[in-house]
Amino acid sequence: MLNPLQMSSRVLQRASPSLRRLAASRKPCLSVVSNPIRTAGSLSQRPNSGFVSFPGALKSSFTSSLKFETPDSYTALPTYRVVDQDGQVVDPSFSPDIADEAVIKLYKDMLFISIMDLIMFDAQRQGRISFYMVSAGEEAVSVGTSSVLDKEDVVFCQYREQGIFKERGFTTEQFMSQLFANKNDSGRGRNMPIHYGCKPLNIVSALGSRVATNRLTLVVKHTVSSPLATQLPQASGAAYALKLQRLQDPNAKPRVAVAFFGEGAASEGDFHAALNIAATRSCPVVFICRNNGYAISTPTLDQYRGDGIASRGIGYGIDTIRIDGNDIWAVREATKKAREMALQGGGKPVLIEAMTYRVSHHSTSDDSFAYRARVEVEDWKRRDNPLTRLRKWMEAKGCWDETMEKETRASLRREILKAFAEAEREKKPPISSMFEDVYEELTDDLKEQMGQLRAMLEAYPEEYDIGSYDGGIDSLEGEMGRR
Ligand SMILES: Cc1ncc(C[n+]2csc(CCOP(=O)(O)OP(=O)(O)O)c2C)c(N)n1
Ligand SMILES: [K+]
Repeated sequence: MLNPLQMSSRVLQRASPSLRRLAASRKPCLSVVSNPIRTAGSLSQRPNSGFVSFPGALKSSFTSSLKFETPDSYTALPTYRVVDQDGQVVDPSFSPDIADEAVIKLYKDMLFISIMDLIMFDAQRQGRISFYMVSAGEEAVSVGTSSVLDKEDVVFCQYREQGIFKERGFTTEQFMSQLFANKNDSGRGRNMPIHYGCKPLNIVSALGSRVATNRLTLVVKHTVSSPLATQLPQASGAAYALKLQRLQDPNAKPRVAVAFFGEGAASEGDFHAALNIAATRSCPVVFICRNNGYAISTPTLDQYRGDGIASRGIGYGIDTIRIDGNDIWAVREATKKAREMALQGGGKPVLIEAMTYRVSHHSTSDDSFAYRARVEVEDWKRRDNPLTRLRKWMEAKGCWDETMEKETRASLRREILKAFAEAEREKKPPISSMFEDVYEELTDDLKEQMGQLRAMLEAYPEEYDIGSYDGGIDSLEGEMGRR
């Protein structure tokens, strides 16, 4: 199957002239057609009609009152929830759309992530991995959204969405191989820990695959990427490709792109570019903001002054909802609906702002008590937690109890520690792999560098743990390595 970015260019190359014209046309113009002034072929103002017909403000009416709008004129958007902090259902129309076993699976996925996070955070402290980021307190957003998406929807993550990988079937071994950068890591050990990617699970990775031009082979790896918000225009572009694919082939499976980001990332220019292009081109993309209160040390009060991120969606003409991100049922209901809306008609973007709290430090490189009080964190932990909420709901329903909780925790811990030990023992990728995936054939420069590397490793073997790399020094063997 072609990935969305490949599709967009291929579809456009092969498209008929009419499809190309359609793809290039701006969807909002379709609605403008129904504007009587516009259809009359004039953009000028109709005298005394009371309605503005400037091309940039088609829905506005004239007023003679000189009044600036202030954000305080509007009440904040409400926060949708289904279940409260105590696991009590507050939406009387709600009934679960899945059986108890499926709910338990969701809970186990959330539990898995939270236990893996604790273990790996400690592993970093012990010097066994270089870096880690936990998603404590935000497990419902990732697991909940993932559980109602189609497995072929293309997901673009930020870096705190390990729950999506888990829910889609990323294995414990895959998590550990990436974290330990061993030879089984699909990213070939080139990324910092937690920069996962998985093409078979449609969580964006290797989007460009191999593009050979003369001697240059570009392997575009799209794993989670640290530069904030870069995933957002990519998601809009992928959604546009999915839209074009369906225009060309009405039998193509309806799919959306889904992009995750934090409220801090929403201060990046890429966020605005992504929302605007998605709105103007009517791209079927669901933007999901995890608003967890902090962008490293920057609290939301210093990050923005408007009504969160949701108000910006409205500003871009995007259907938007704010939800309680600690309530997995609200997350599921909103995401299901958002996906449906994104696929209606020719497609359109939808924005979800999921309110939550970053319980832990930003990463292992951070000490959050330098900028927030311990008591604030303790208070949050006591007051609200997505795992506790779902657990209370399940206990009230009679499908979960203390014994199951203990047994599940113990067995998940065993599973993670076993994979941990195996991944830690596993060899690192061959040293030669650092020269690969850019050129189809090694250039003279690279051959020379490979030879220099080999000479250095032979001269100072005790300085490098050569035995820990797959194939040892011999992976630099042969003509190339000896030059
Ligand atoms: C373009 C860019 N600027 C700054 C950073 C440094 N940085 C890494 S994470 C982060 C905070 C992002 O916060 P948010 O998007 O709210 O996500 P969260 O970490 O809270 O999940 C910053 C500023 C970066 N990685 N990329
Ligand atoms: K944040």
